[in-house]
Amino acid sequence: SSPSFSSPSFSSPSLWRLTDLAAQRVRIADQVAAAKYGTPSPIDDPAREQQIYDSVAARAPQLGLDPADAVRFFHAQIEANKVVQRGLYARWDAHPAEAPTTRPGLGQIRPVIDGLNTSLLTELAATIPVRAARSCPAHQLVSAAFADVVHHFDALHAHALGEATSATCTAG
Ligand SMILES: C=C(O[C@@H]1C=C(C(=O)O)C=C[C@H]1O)C(=O)O
Repeated sequence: SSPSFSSPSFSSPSLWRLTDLAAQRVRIADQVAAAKYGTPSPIDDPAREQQIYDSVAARAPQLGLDPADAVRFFHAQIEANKVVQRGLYARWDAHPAEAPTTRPGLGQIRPVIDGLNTSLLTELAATIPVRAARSCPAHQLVSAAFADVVHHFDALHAHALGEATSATCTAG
């Protein structure tokens, strides 16, 4: 189960939910990698990615979001997910004993990702002002560092979360 805090006083309250959701999305890449490893399913699925971008762009205006801004954010989420998948493949190739012994179905995982995408989109809309603020990069760094601790992230997942949150701030 995934830890979740609504408003830690020692992190930026307004970017915390968004960052925690991005961390949950980074974390689920472990299951995606386990579903694909040793199968013909490639890490990159451009058709599935395009579906996500189209859905995000279509839903953005009614949330008051610029479609291009929303798509840019989701591009970072998807690249981060693939960073984890590639990192785990390399780890499992080098250390087969660490490879997963059960293979979850992608069909069970993708609906969870869809749910995270919807929550991320909602939170993206809720954070428009803070994401445009000059203080955003500092707040985002603090929130991501906190999420690394909360989620017990190793270097691979922390790096991926850094990539996922690199598109949060819209100023500058
Ligand atoms: C997560 C998956 O792997 C990749 C990453 C995706 C994502 O982060 O949403 C989507 C498609 C794939 O390129 C998947 O295939 O579902």
